[in-house]
Amino acid sequence: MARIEVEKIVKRYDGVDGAVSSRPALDTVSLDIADGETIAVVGSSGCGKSSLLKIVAGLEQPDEGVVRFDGEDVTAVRPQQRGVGMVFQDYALYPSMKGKGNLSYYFQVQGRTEEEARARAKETADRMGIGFEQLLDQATDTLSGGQQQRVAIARCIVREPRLFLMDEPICNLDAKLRESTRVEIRKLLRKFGISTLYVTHDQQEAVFMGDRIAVMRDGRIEQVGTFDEVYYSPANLFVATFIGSPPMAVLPGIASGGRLTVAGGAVWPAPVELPDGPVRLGVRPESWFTGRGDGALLQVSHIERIPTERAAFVHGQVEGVPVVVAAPLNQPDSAELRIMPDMDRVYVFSADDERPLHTPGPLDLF
Ligand SMILES: Nc1ncnc2c1ncn2[C@@H]1O[C@H](COP(=O)(O)OP(=O)(O)OP(=O)(O)O)[C@@H](O)[C@H]1O
Repeated sequence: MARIEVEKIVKRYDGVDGAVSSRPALDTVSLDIADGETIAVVGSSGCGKSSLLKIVAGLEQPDEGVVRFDGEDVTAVRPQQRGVGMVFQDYALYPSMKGKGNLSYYFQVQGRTEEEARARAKETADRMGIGFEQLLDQATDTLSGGQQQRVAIARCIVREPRLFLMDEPICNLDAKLRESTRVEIRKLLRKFGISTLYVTHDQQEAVFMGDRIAVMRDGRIEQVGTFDEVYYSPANLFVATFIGSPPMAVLPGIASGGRLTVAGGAVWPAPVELPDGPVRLGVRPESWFTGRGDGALLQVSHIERIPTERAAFVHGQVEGVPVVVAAPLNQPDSAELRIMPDMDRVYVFSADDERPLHTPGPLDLF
């Protein structure tokens, strides 16, 4: 286990013609992982998640910046010497070997006795929990994707890594298996308490896996925080719309004299004192009231009913802006709906630079 510090990392790759790309893949990225903490790194394709992971692993060298493990500068240390366990989307197990062989191979390569290798594999299997030992007697190419991923994790754990690096470990699994495997991985991470960097493009997975979430865009980290921090106090409009599913609606508006006039002409009280001028009003699906006379007019496109949640999402547009409204499961079908935000739960952003002018802060659930 270790505390990991990534400080002001810059990484540029050579372009197709050999010229160094003008836009760095990582642009002054800093991140701290506390001992035993899981940080989920999330962002769209190409934002630099894998590059960050590879630099922490030592598989890529940064152009600038430092990586430290427990205060020690490891930037120039080779990957094999960093004590890092890596789990990727393609399981990279040795296919002809049984699970057991995959666990003990490392010790054999290191010239340890067969007895020790067997003992360490057994100990890890016990720690992995019920049913795991049976998997080890099967050839890995006969295991399901989820089972192979568990063996891949065990293969890392057996080496007692200081840090886990996971790059989209479950994205190749079908939806049902993804759900159960992510629960399993999360349990294992909590149980072993190994510091982990977990990369995913799926914000719901990031929220589920991470003690904290690092939201990336175009080679930069936009915000690092707990779910409550990134959801209720986002650093900017990008983070606000990236985290949350379905996403927040963003309506252009004008603040004036303590009131907000939004697209379609609805006038609502401003949630706080705002400078007069154009703003953007952010409203999450759960923060709309329906059927209010002073509301904006939602042109409904379709209703998505989710029986397990006893809820529905009404999808539509207000003056061309996509809006999703959480409603009861028995929400009647209609072509239009009057909607009004709970003004205590809205977000207001600067119209110029995405900065938050007001965020609602965490919900008081209890
Ligand atoms: N070896 C490389 N050579 C040149 N460019 C690269 C190389 N690896 C990554 N890049 C570029 O660097 C940027 C960041 O890539 P990276 O793979 O880190 O992003 P990512 O967020 O992990 O994307 P994805 O989710 O699609 O895997 C991209 O523009 C990518 O094309």
